[in-house]
Amino acid sequence: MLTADRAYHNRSPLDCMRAGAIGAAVRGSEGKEIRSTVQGRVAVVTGAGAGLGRAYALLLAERGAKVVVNDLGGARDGGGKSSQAADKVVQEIRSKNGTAVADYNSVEDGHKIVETAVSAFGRIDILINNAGILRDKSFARISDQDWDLVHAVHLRGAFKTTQAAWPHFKKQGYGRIVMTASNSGLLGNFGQANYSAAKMGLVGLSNTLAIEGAKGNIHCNVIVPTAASRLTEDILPPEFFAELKPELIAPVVAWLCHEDNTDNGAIIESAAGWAGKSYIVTSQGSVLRKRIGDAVSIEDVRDRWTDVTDMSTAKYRESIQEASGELLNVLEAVRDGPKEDEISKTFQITDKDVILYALAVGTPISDLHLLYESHENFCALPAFWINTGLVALMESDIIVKAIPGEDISLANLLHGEQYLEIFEQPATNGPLEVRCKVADVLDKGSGAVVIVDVESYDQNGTKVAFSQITSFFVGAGNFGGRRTSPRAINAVEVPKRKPDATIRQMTNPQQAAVYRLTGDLNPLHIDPDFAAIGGFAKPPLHGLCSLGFAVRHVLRQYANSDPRLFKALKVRFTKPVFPGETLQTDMWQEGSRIHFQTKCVESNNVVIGSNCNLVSVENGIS
Ligand SMILES: CCCCCCC[C@@H](O)CC(=O)SCCNC(=O)CCNC(=O)[C@H](O)C(C)(C)COP(=O)(O)OP(=O)(O)OC[C@H]1O[C@@H](n2cnc3c(N)ncnc32)[C@H](O)[C@@H]1OP(=O)(O)O
Repeated sequence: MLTADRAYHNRSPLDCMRAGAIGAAVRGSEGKEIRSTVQGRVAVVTGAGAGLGRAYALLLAERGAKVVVNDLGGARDGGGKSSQAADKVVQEIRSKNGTAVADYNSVEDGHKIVETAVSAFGRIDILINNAGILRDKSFARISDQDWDLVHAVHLRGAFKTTQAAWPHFKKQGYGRIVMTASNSGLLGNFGQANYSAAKMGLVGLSNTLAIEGAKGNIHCNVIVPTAASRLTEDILPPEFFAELKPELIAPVVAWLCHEDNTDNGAIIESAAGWAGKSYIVTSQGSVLRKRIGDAVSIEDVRDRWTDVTDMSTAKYRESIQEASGELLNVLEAVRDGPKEDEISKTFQITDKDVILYALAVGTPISDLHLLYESHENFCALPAFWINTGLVALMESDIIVKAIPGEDISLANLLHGEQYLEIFEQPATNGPLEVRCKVADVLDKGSGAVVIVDVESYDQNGTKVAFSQITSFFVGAGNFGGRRTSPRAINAVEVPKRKPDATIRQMTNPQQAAVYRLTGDLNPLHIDPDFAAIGGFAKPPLHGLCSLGFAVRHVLRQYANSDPRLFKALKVRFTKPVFPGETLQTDMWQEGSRIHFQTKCVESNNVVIGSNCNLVSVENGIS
């Protein structure tokens, strides 16, 4: 059975189209009304004479809050003063039977604003720091005054009001603060250097207040609004401007002020009836030196710059302690010195990778659970989980370094053997860390064999899979090394009797061209000249591609094509397969172990010799 929308349960089609973005269209009346939203709470809204502040004040009052409508009544650039703006909003609130008082103080005199709340209503519960001015000028033209004034209102103003409200919040064990930042701060904006800096300052202020207030039930969050307001009217195009109603943002801010909202230290962006969360992420980065005593040269930085700036596995750190902890791990690693035979890499697995792999190993459309991310049984084919380790190895030089002697050509690198064991089904979406370590190097005469153990960990640090990748370097043997290894996991012979079952499937001539898109970009499989250096008349198919076909055949025959019944396998790639050739998988069942052997029909060569363990579970192996 298919679920209509597995991954994006309860979200609108538009949300689903935003796949991956953290956010949601804000739905007006769909949800049950929150009865106690802010009833009886005392809220101070600065800059509430117009625009966003006014919308916040009106909504909070409508939901039963007692509101201090603060507005200095100044112009957009901070000049002038008037009581009219605040008075008008207070009248509006009162005309709807709401409770409000006006306050005309500058936010720089924050204590006076808070005093207004306390003397009118006896307390303060909510503080929305919304007041702001603009003094836009390109950086070269910004005067000290332009800088100081913008900072005084936005950053110092928020500091002063919050400083005055803080003791009240602490005493009563409750407080909700909203800081107003801007995409000008998060992303920068031409002509707004002063404003951008102040807005980012508010993010920093909120981050720390969230930490310091947490124990006392004081939450501080940031709203990043894009609204039609005095500040934006001549900046945004008119048709866009019309859709940026402050009323569409007010509920988001009201929810941030609500006692049921547990967010603290969040940055919430909102505009045009949409809201989303922003945060700062950091790349996995790269250690720039080998040992603890080493200096770091500019060349070290240059050589590792790709890894330093690779954001594909970037992550959010919850706290400064987490960031420091990671630093300690780095120091630990550097102290232990380099491990020339070890690497680790984190991949960001997506449903798309899983589906592409399934397609690249000939999965028919009838196996929808391998091809459709919204299928209730959607999962990856077992051999998919080998791919990450193989790609990590292909990108590193640990295998080449492990072989004695120079002149190792990658054209002579063949996938020799493969072991895989899955402990827990890894998630099809999310980070997967692979840790690869050279286990042994063998001298097979005609070639050198490098055995690499690969452990895969999910985002919780759980070891979900183990694989052993054995590569065969043709012509790199005879270096006087050992021939066998206690570390090698060996395949067993298939039974002598006739196979219990057989499945045939033709690969197509583009098979390698498609398969390489799953990650193994080895030119051996696509470039005839490169393949010729390795002694091939044409590019051979990836070993893992043939294996993907074979494992699917076994699952189809014995496990209703359910990869979750798979436990482990060991194979040897005995002969190459070429795209377009037909694979025939012969299978023998012995309890929950299925032996299989795959032949190339055209050449009659055994191309994969192996055994495969399937876990026997209820309704499992037939
Ligand atoms: C960096 C990431 C790592 C992984 C990278 C993979 C990247 C991919 O892009 C590459 C690929 O997918 S290549 C395609 C898939 N692989 C193949 O087609 C290889 C097929 N196998 C062969 O051609 C031969 O077995 C051949 C050529 C391998 C060996 O044949 P011979 O030289 O004739 O060897 P033989 O005389 O039969 O045996 C000599 C000793 O070697 C052992 N041996 C044989 N085949 C082996 C194999 N496939 N793997 C491991 N060991 C193997 C034999 O057992 C023998 O040793 P001993 O005498 O000790 O038993």
